[in-house]
Amino acid sequence: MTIVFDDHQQTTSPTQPETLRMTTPLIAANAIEKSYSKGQHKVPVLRGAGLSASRGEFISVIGQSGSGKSTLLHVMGLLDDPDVGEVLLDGRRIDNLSQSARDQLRNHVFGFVFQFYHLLPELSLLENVMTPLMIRHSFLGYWRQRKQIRQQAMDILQHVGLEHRVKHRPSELSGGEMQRGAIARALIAKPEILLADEPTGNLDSSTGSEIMDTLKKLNEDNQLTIVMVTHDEAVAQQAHRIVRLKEGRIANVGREEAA
Ligand SMILES: Nc1ncnc2c1ncn2[C@@H]1O[C@H](COP(=O)(O)OP(=O)(O)OP(=O)(O)O)[C@@H](O)[C@H]1O
Repeated sequence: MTIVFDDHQQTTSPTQPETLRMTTPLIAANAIEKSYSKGQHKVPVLRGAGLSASRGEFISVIGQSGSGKSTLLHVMGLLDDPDVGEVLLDGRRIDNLSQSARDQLRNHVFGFVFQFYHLLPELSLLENVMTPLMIRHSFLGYWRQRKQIRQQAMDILQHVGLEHRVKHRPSELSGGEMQRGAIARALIAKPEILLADEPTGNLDSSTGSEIMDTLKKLNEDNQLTIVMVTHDEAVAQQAHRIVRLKEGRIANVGREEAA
């Protein structure tokens, strides 16, 4: 088995903040292999891919359709199990923990943003953003803390520039507003790592730029670690570092190589 480590000393770019260089990765997926069954055949999707991010780093993962980008992101966020390989959080292995421990990590450490927002249509934007904490607390716990949770949701919505839309339902929002709402919902549980799967994939380029501005602001202001999958070179270029995936393997890493 070839272990493909994503070596920070070799892959840092001039645009990467000095503080990020040569630090232990906050999150790392090492030597990941993953296959899916197709009838009687096993189709390999990831063939020893490795990916890591330091605290406060913003990395993008780019590659052709079917190269395994989403699968790698899902493995990293404990949404999917690798067949082979390991996922480390702050240097400690997390993919082999119990189901409940992984559920806890998934809910507390990771925030997820997807291409198609997945906001609940019958709830207002504010209620959508409050939902993760409503689910996390018991009914009584939520009832006791509802004012605090509401204020937290309002603060985050203000941070992503949606304070004027809090009472709107998703159908009354633009695509960019829905995605910023989905980002706010991912952030209310105060994740350390935001995993974004094609966050601009459903948006026109100018709205996509707004979403990238929002993500970059969160990364810069809050030191939020972001791993973003995209198929768009221009979007990928805005991260500190680009990881290129080809047929389930890391093809190359580094900002300059995607130009
Ligand atoms: N749950 C699944 N069951 C079976 N096959 C799957 C599953 N998830 C992904 N695949 C297959 O694995 C391959 C890689 O999928 P993945 O979504 O990771 O690629 P991707 O690079 O993100 O592609 P895209 O850019 O099109 O989203 C694809 O051929 C896909 O059909």
